[in-house]
Amino acid sequence: MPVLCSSCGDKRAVLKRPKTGHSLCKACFFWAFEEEVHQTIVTANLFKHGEIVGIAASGGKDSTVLAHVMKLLNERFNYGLELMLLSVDEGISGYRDDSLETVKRNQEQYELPLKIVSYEELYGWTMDAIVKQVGRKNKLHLLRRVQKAGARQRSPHAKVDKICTGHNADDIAETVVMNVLRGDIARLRRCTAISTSSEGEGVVPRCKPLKYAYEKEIVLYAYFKKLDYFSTECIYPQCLSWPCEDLSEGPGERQA
Ligand SMILES: Nc1ncnc2c1ncn2[C@@H]1O[C@H](COP(=O)(O)OP(=O)(O)OP(=O)(O)O)[C@@H](O)[C@H]1O
Repeated sequence: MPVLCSSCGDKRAVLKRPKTGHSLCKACFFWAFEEEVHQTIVTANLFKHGEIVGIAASGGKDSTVLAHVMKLLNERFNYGLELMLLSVDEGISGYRDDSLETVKRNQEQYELPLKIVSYEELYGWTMDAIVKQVGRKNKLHLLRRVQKAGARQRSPHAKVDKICTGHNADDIAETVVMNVLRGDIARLRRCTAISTSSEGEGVVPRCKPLKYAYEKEIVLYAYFKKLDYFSTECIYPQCLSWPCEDLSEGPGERQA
């Protein structure tokens, strides 16, 4: 006997929601997922009508789902936002060049403007060149510095009021655990914030509309919506994860 959707009681359930355990059909899962992101946005007052919002787009599942859902909610609930995709090309051949091809396709699929800024253009260094110069052993410290500079400086180039990233509940849980292990109390508090608190000069505020979305549900959403995303692991995995916390203040560098 097929299991019926516990929400509509009408259609056949296609999944058991990792977050609630409910068996849902596709349409009810889409609705529940989108509604929860909408509630996150409204409750935390993430955006104001008329703002230009850059969606940090890596081509991966999280930011692809974010772009899809932001576009959909902006239209459904009339947020009045001007959305655009923002990508950073760190200069990693065989990885970022391929993922940026996905972002370019997303740009057409979602009919959103796309701005790509490159490390080479910003700092005169590609990630490949840094690794070549300092070697894999010493790269983490230097790369963190470049990323930190990037987190501060990438925004003015795109002239947006806000940037949203695809960080999800799992990313935040992971960062909490890392900060507990490091005993970094200040960062522990900041890393769970949905928006960056300190807004220094020239620093565009960032926020995380998928803060309460489970990674498993993001994957299910992308799968059932047949979204076009890039899923290969980066060749510099420890270095490239975008920090999920506010880097604009606080204690020193992360240690590798
Ligand atoms: N090169 C990039 N250009 C623009 N935004 C990026 C880039 N890399 C990461 N981001 C942003 O930072 C978020 C976290 O990235 P990270 O690589 O740490 O996690 P992820 O789980 O692999 O994300 P995704 O599935 O979107 O690639 C992404 O969801 C995206 O919004």
